[in-house]
Amino acid sequence: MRIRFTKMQGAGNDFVVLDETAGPLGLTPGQYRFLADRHFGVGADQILSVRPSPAAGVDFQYVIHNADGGEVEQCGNGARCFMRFVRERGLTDKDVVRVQTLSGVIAPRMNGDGRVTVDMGPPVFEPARVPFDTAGLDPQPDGGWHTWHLALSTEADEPIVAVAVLSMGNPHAVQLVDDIETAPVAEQGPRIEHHPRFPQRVNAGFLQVVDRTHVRLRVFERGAGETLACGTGACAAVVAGIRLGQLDHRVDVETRGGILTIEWAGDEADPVLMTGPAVTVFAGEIEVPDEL
Ligand SMILES: N[C@H](CCC[C@H](N)C(=O)O)C(=O)O
Repeated sequence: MRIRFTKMQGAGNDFVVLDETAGPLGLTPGQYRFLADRHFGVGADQILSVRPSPAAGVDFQYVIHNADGGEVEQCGNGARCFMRFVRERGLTDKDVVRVQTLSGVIAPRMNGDGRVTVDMGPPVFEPARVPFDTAGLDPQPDGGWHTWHLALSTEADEPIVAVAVLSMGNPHAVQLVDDIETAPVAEQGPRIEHHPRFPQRVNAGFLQVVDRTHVRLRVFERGAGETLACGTGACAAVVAGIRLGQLDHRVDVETRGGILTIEWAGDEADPVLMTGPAVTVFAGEIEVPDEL
């Protein structure tokens, strides 16, 4: 099957974007993995599908697959690229669109300076909705909220990591570190991602607080590994930092791929707003093997 695609990136988190407004391509998980493959395919952290509105009051549907081929609920950097994509292809002339995702409706807005602001909706803290299995585990008070102490294995000398756990539509476990450059992302990331207390796996964030309005962040993403930036991860990290009493309500998040600005007023029902870049890199065509 020969398909057209657009390669995009948001703070270095990169995507293959597919225009499926004329109908779904019907790709398999293996074909998504092929498109994401950096040697045999196009190469991307996620594959984003743009589909027609599923309901009144919503402009588009947004379907997200990780590089491992699995469909997921939400992608923040992808949402900004989604907005640039539908504007550049003339699929809409609106400055704000409402987009249905697996985890609900989000509202990206194209700003005059070319950056995109996305209303990502409110965070979710209830463990069962993350989902996070807290059986036999007690929350550990921390700065007016709490963290959970996760044993990374049954070995006695294995580290216990204190994580803040929440969902931005997708699951996140955020730990505070002194310096992201020396944080054990490669070593602990996969173990946290696959920890048995996260039945849907989890995105593992490593957050360094520089001051109350500036943080540095690395994320080992579920289904993709460490990425240069994670939009929902930045949202989750700032919300966690605010709840732990360490951050103000508007924070610049320095990622390896660029700066994201996150705002959250602080009540559970308040939406999280994420602002950042969205760049079209190139468009192309590729022959996708049928048998994958
Ligand atoms: N790896 C994530 C999906 C992509 C999120 C990230 N690329 C973002 O910008 O939010 C997950 O499995 O939940």
